[in-house]
Amino acid sequence: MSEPGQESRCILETRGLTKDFKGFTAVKDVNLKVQAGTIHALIGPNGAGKTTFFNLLTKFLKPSAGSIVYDGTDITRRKPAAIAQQGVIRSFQISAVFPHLSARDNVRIALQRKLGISYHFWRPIRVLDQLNQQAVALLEQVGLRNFAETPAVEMPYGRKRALEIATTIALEPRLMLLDEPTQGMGAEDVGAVTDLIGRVVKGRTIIMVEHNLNVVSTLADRITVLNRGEILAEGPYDEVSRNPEVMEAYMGARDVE
Ligand SMILES: Nc1ncnc2c1ncn2[C@@H]1O[C@H](COP(=O)(O)OP(=O)(O)OP(=O)(O)O)[C@@H](O)[C@H]1O
Repeated sequence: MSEPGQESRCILETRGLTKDFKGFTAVKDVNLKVQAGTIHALIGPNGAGKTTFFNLLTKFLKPSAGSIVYDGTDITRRKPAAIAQQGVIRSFQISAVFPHLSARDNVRIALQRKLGISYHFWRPIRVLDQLNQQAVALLEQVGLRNFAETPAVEMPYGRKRALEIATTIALEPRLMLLDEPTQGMGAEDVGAVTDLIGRVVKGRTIIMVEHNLNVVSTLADRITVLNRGEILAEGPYDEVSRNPEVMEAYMGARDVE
């Protein structure tokens, strides 16, 4: 959550963002502003357009109309790799974790990627030592100190998610896009991952798609509700959750928790 007195600066803005799929409009004229240092959640019933909107932000999809402005620059026509280089990092669903490498090696690779030294294997050993120390410190931050040597594939599901958070943070994102961080989890993992996100992302800017409304109410500073590709409501959780139009849109939606 944002700290009191933190600057209120728009880091990401979409203007009239629209995506048509062969005549079907999945995202329609979306004007969204995300303030730096806040957690902004995107919610909405099935098929509301949340994933499509996310894919537009990360450039997996090209918009049919509209623009995306990141940190004052129009990035609408930039390639996904260029966006990542500017610090827009997506986590979850498209996992950045290598299953057969240990947790520590996974984090180390992310740190190396950040430093841009992936191919500089001739670097002195002390650089690698330094990376190892940083990797262990990051693992500690996400509660995985005891899993440092465990291959990702052998880790329980909730721990794997924690590792994904560590590899994302290793890239020092300026804007983190979290794609359903608690999807497929049991209640105890949901609580742990929610706590973890709240702790480690403090002060960072997050846009999060999340179905679990408890998670959203705990973490998000601001919520945008999408319905049929359009913004239906926006505001803090208490306000949005009492909005009759939002309640109506959610009625009968089977996956609302
Ligand atoms: N590649 C595509 N071609 C055609 N239609 C698509 C495509 N991708 C998404 N859609 C449609 O666009 C609409 C929005 O889908 P999207 O996956 O963005 O919604 P969502 O809010 O993420 O839904 P969910 O909560 O179920 O994941 C849906 O009706 C979907 O069928």
